[in-house]
Amino acid sequence: MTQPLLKVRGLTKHFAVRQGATGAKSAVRAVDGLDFDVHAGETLGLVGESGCGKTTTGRMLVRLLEPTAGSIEFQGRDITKLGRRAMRPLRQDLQIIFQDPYSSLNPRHTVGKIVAMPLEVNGVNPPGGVKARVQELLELVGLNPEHYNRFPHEFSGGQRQRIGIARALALRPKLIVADEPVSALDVSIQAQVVNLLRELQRELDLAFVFIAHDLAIVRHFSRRVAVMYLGKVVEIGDRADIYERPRHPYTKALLSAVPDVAAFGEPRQRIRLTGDVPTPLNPPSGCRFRTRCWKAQDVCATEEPPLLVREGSGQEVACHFPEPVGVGAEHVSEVAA
Ligand SMILES: Nc1ncnc2c1ncn2[C@@H]1O[C@H](COP(=O)(O)OP(=O)(O)OP(=O)(O)O)[C@@H](O)[C@H]1O
Repeated sequence: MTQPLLKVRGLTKHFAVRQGATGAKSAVRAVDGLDFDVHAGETLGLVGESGCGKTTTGRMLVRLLEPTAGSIEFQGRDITKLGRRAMRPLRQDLQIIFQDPYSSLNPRHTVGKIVAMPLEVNGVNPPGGVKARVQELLELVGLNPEHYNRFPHEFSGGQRQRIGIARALALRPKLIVADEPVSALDVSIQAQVVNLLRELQRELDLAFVFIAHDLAIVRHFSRRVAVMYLGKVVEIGDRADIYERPRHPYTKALLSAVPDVAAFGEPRQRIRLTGDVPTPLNPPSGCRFRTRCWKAQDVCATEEPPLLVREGSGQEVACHFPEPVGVGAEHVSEVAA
């Protein structure tokens, strides 16, 4: 296997907060020790419920947030602690697309200025000039190149997200972190934007970390998938393993809630998780999912399960009692009942 483009080890982010009337210091353990690789040209999908740490992870990868611990290597170079100046050349290779195409574009700037901004900030002078490069980028993302003088409000939501994508592509990056890039868009537009990302990926050999809570969209776009729960990866592997042979009870529960992506078990039954997601201020001991897991036993409270490949399937799973391969969702819900 070639060297990964991105190598993440033990990545952690704790936010310091003050609580209650006394203002006692404590820490939100938003991301708590992630390990994963992304290879050139591939997509890793990051999925999980709201608050599990996806956005925090994405922002650390492009160094918009400082990690509390762990390391991020990009093309074999440790970039975890690079200062602003040292990061500058790397900004060309590492870009981010934000969720909200309304707030992420400056309403007072023309589209031309918005898309040209990364070129200007990084002092890049494209051979044919900035305007020609901007027009080329607009065309690449399916927008009219003659519209470079228009303002964001003159575009629809889907078109604005295309502007955000053109801006992210301006410096010919190798990796794009796409943080919920379509969830603010109409369902009818979502497929168009995802298809655009796929075409661009093929054309430009881009790698993506694709963050989404929508499992159907992640399946469509990602070769590999990591499932997060309360700041941890609970299962990671190839798309087919995750979607067709899920081993972690949490993955199974998530998939069972999306009938059209659950390829296992007939008839499909929804696994209803009881209880709320615990707070990352005080996560459960041992396995963090145990408070909502129908299989939990004493060991789950005392020992944190390592993320390991288990016999029978290719993905890594962090569970003391992984689901056997080939057991459908209906069996699981019987156990849960
Ligand atoms: N600046 C901050 N200070 C304190 N806590 C924070 C901060 N940013 C995020 N958090 C907390 O960290 C946890 C992870 O948040 P994050 O936004 O990364 O989750 P997410 O999976 O992206 O959720 P969503 O899909 O809702 O965006 C949440 O409990 C959140 O409240």
